Amino acid sequence: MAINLFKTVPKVQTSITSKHSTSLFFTTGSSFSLPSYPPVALAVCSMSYEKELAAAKKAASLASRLCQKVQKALLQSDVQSKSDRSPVTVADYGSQALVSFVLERELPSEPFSLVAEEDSGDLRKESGQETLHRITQLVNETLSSEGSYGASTLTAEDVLGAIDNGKSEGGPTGRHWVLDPIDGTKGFLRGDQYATALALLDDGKVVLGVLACPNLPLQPISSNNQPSLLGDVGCLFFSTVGAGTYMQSLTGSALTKVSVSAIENPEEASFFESYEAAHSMHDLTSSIAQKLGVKAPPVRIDSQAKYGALSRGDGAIYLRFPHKGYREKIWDHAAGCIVVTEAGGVVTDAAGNALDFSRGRYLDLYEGIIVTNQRLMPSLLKAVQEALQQTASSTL
Ligand SMILES: Nc1ncnc2c1ncn2[C@@H]1O[C@H](COP(=O)(O)O)[C@@H](OP(=O)(O)O)[C@H]1O
Ligand SMILES: [Mg+2]
Ligand SMILES: [Mg+2]
Ligand SMILES: [Mg+2]
Repeated sequence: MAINLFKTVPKVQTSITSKHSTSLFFTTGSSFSLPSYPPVALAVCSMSYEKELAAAKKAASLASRLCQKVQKALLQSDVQSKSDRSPVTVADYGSQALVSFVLERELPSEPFSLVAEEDSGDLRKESGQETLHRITQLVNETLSSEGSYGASTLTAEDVLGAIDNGKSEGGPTGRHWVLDPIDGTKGFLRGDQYATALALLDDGKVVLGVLACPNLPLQPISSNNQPSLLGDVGCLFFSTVGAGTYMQSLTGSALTKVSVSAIENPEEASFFESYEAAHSMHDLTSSIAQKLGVKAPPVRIDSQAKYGALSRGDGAIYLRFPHKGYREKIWDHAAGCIVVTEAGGVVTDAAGNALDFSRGRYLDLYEGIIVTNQRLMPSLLKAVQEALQQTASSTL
């Protein structure tokens, strides 16, 4: 039996297409301690990306504030269906517009290139005008609640422009921001996990990542947890290359350096995977886990919150095996990848190759994505290859 993690907000209706989503609350105040992780006084940032990290944290935090507001009051009219039939909400669009606006404002001396999931096509149509109006309102309300942009009021045209900044193709040279304004839109609509995921590529390598996970408990999650005992939610993970991974609450308190699980015995390990069987083959991952000797049931949650949870040692493995024909996008993994690797983990495809974020908007990889610590990776790779061979021979 799989563990399907806890509702953190009331269920919302999803039967009719509509829009809206996420945000982190990043206010100051409430203090609490996190005894499960070693506290540190200050995050050590790679000097060269300090400004970019501050801007990214601010952008993701504001985006999360918008998303939280929307998730709490989700209306049916707030969700639309994209041409690939995946859902998109006013919060996906609003989050993308906000992050784009904040990064440009905070880093005025840098060339701005953004590779992001959403585009403004549907919002420019007659049928999108009401939604566009709602997004513009949400973005302006969120900016004014933050207070540092004075009387900045964006027009609907500004919002469209900010969203369309995300059309960059990325690639192997120069700096490119990579954004998933709401990763796990289906989880967002269900009232479950979602994340705002922002990364920076520098000459094709991920050098910075921020993951805002408004519904992720601050306490560790695992197959054994009782959701009712998990307490406060809202985590912000961030990493810069060579400087480790840190987590703080979305209220800005309790900064801690995190590291992946040190488990070496697969019998003690638990693994994460997508809640949605359409996004990853649960039967294949179950066969991999069995071959490896994992005893615990899978922990199924949406979004890159899985990478965040893994980076602080909740569970030891993340397995993702999309169905044939699906191509992964860079914004679904860039931030999560650096958050886990800077916490001491390893992220590869099913052949053990590192993920290559330098080839544009898509990730080309072999079969699937596997994530674990350095000790477990060799036996995990062996189990993955055995399970894949078995599947291939059974379909001959
Ligand atoms: N058929 C498919 N196979 C694999 N991933 C898919 C998919 N359809 C959508 N996705 C991706 O899975 C992401 C969510 O991952 P997870 O299952 O870990 O929550 C989605 O991100 P968005 O919600 O940003 O669109 C989307 O990019
Ligand atoms: Mg999507
Ligand atoms: Mg996504
Ligand atoms: Mg998304």
